[in-house]
Amino acid sequence: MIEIKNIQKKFGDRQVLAGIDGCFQPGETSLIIGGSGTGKSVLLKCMIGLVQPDLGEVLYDGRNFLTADDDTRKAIRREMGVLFQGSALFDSKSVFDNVRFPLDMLTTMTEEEKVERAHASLQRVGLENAEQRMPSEISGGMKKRVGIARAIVMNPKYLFCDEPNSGLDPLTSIKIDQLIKEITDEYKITTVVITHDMNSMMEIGEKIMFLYEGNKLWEGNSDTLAHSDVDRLNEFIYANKLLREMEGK
Ligand SMILES: Nc1ncnc2c1ncn2[C@@H]1O[C@H](COP(=O)(O)OP(=O)(O)OP(=O)(O)O)[C@@H](O)[C@H]1O
Repeated sequence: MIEIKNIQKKFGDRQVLAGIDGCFQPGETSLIIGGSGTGKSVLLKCMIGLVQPDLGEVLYDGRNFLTADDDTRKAIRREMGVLFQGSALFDSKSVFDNVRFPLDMLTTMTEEEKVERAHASLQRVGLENAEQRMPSEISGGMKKRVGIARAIVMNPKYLFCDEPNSGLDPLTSIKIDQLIKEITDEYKITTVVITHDMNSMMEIGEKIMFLYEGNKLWEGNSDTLAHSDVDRLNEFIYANKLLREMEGK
C-alpha cells in the first residue's frame, strides 16, 4: 500500500500541489486524472523521489520514503517499476537488452537468471518473438509493452505509469490498459497511472483521483465518475468526451 499525506510543492511563487492526500492499494489500478498543468506529473515525481515535496509524507507499506535512510530509500526504489511517457527506451539497445537493463544495473544475478527473468517479462507482455528487434523497428504499442516488461522485470511491488496511452490508437490503448490491469491483479502490485484517456477511466478506473490546480477535488471510481456534483470534474469529462468525438474516437 502507498499512502500520501499532505503533499505540497511550490515552484517559485506557484503552488503546484496544495496538500494532496491519498491511499493506493495492492492489486488495484489507481488513476490520477485532471487537465493539463494540474500537477499530476509533479505528484507522481514526488512519489517516486524525482521531485522533493516541500511538505508531506509518502509511505510505502508504512516506510516513510522522504525521511528514510539511504538504504531504505534504495530498497524502496528497487521495489518500484516505472513506465515513463514515450516509453523511454534506449534506441541503441535491442528489445531484450532494454528489458534486462535494470537487472544489469541493480542486481547481482547470474547471466542465466537475468536471461530467464527478461524472457519471462517479455513473454508476459506477448513480445517473446520480438526480443532481438530494435526499438526503431517496432510499433508504438509494442514499445509500450517493452516499457512495461522493463518496469516489471524486477518484480516490483509498486508500478507507476505516466500517460501509458499517449500516442496510441484507441484499440491499442485498450490493450495496454488491460495489460496493466491484468499484471496489477496477477502480481498484486500497487499501481498508479496518470491518464487523460476517457476509455481508461471507464474501463480500468477501480479508483480515480481528480486533480484541479494542485488540489484533489474528487475521488471515486468509474461507476461514480459520471455522477459527481463537482463542476470542475464534470467540465473535464465533458471536454474530454467532446475532444474524443471531434477526433472520431
Ligand atoms: N521543474 C519544474 N519547475 C517549474 N515548474 C514546474 C516544474 N515541473 C512542473 N512545473 C509546473 O507545474 C505545473 C504542473 O505540472 P505537471 O507536469 O504536474 O502537470 P500535469 O498535470 O502532469 O500536466 P500534463 O497533463 O500536461 O502533463 C505546470 O504549471 C508546470 O509548468
